[in-house]
Amino acid sequence: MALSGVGNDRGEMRILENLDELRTDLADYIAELSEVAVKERGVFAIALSGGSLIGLMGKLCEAPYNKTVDWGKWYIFWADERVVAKSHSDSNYKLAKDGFLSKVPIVPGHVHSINDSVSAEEAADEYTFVIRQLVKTRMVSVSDISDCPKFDLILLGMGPDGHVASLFPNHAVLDEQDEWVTFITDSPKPPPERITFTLPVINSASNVAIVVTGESKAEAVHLAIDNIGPASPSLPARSVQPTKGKLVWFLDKPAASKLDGLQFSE
Ligand SMILES: O=C(O)[C@H](O)[C@@H](O)[C@H](O)[C@H](O)COP(=O)(O)O
Repeated sequence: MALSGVGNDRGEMRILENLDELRTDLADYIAELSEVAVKERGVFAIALSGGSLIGLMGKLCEAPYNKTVDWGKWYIFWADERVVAKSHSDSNYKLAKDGFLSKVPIVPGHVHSINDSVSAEEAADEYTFVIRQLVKTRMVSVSDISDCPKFDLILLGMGPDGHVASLFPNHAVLDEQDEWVTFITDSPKPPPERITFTLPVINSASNVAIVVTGESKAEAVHLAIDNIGPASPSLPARSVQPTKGKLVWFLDKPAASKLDGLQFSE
């Protein structure tokens, strides 16, 4: 059963009893957004991250979703990617392909992964170009308040340090306002070279979900969601504030355990 926390302007919180319920709720949420986007726009543009997120999306590969979702209309992107070969165990593409994309009938030409044979800087530039072409044909929508792409859904995980995508605390990429996709070569979480959507792109999405599980992230969840004083450290996840879109947090109970004023009602 889903539990609800005290709402604030940090988005909707869905706190699930256990990982199995979280997986089901997440699959329902993604399937519903896909249905709405396909009805409204004829396509569904979704950006994935790496980490535990892909495993938590696993129910989408099972009944009923594997049959009911309109997979042919999905366009897949990565909110961040490690600059390694696609066959490397660190590749977010490989993680998603092995754990998800190979198990559902997504059109191979709709899967937009990075060029893994160039530098991080070139990979970010090329990825921007790819997205720009798809914005032109409106496979990816465009924000009406910035010139940014408006993805139907951006899925993010969060690290114990509060990073999302490859936007790490105190890193200059957090201030990037002009680029859609940028690169880093000094990621504190290995591997060091990555490309990442910038905050303006994340915050232009129609929907952003941050999926966080486990007690090791409870403090970061508290700092990212609760109304903390000005002296508290600012976390990248706290800067995820869709301008017109909707932010939803998917949390298990251990990850939610340090939230202020949480009232569990079953
Ligand atoms: O490529 C990456 O490293 C990710 O995209 C990263 O942002 C990830 O989502 C978080 O680190 C959470 O990862 P976990 O859920 O595995 O802790």
